[in-house]
Amino acid sequence: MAQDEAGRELGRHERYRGDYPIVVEGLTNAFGDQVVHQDLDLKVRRGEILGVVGGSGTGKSVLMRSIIGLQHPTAGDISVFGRSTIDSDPEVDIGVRNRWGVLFQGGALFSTLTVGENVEVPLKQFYPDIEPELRHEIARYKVVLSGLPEEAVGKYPSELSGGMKKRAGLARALALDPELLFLDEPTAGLDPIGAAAFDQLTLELKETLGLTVFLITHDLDTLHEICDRVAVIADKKVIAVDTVPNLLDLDHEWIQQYFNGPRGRAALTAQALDELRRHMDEPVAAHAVKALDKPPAGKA
Ligand SMILES: Nc1ncnc2c1ncn2[C@@H]1O[C@H](COP(=O)(O)OP(=O)(O)OP(=O)(O)O)[C@@H](O)[C@H]1O
Repeated sequence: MAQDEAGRELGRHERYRGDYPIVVEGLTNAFGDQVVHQDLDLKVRRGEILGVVGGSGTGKSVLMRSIIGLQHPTAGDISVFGRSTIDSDPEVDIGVRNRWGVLFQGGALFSTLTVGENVEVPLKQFYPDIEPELRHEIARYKVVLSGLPEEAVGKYPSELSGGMKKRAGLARALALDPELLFLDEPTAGLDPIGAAAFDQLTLELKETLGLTVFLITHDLDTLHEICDRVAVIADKKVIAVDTVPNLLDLDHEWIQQYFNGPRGRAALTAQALDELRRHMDEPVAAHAVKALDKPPAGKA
């Protein structure tokens, strides 16, 4: 069972009220001689979207897998909803695991099951006594909540576009009404319009369902648009956790290259333009949008 900060066990329908639903302390992960994390610390605040960034192979997915218990760390401790997930009893763990949902890279849907059946998998696992009719109804609701048309319930993953597959994976992640949502590169492989739509969906779900979101991404637009804070993994640790504007002030080579490189600056300009467009009734904003929207001299 999950626990509140005083160590009291939470009832099945009671929400976690502590400040930090995820606390990682002194985490070390090694594969043979390869040390991926060394003494890594991270605290995720309740109700935030935390972006997790870092170069390829810095261990973002390994960190997520460690938190959800799929990767046994070499050392350190991880608490989710106030309860250590390291070496805990799988039976007792159910009270923690049914409070999170995970969207893996690529969706990880079962190809032989329809979208609706995929969403029903965790429902069957955690609530085996639910009547099939009610289970179908819950699955249908989650599919629609994830922005898919109702007809998608009966489709197989192979019949869906990349964006629809992500939404179907999200519907499954939401099956158990989680308080915590893990997203591993949700916008990878989507076109910019599909990616922006998925970002907005994530933000709406966070706000309406009161979710805490752990979001691994390389997508600078996602970081600027929807993340409350961003954790940067480098040198086997979380070297900074802060808002994007505050990270921009840090004098760290990778952070500067990432956020202040050409793609980082383009994402920043796009966000500034969006912000200005919300104030078009003010002449100074309208003027700035007009000037910034113009292509640079010499370019068509
Ligand atoms: N089960 C495993 N056995 C051996 N090595 C592993 C295992 N899982 C991950 N690794 C290694 O750990 C390192 C970190 O992998 P991880 O997938 O977490 O990186 P990442 O930051 O998510 O990268 P990317 O941005 O490319 O997805 C990689 O070098 C990977 O090869």
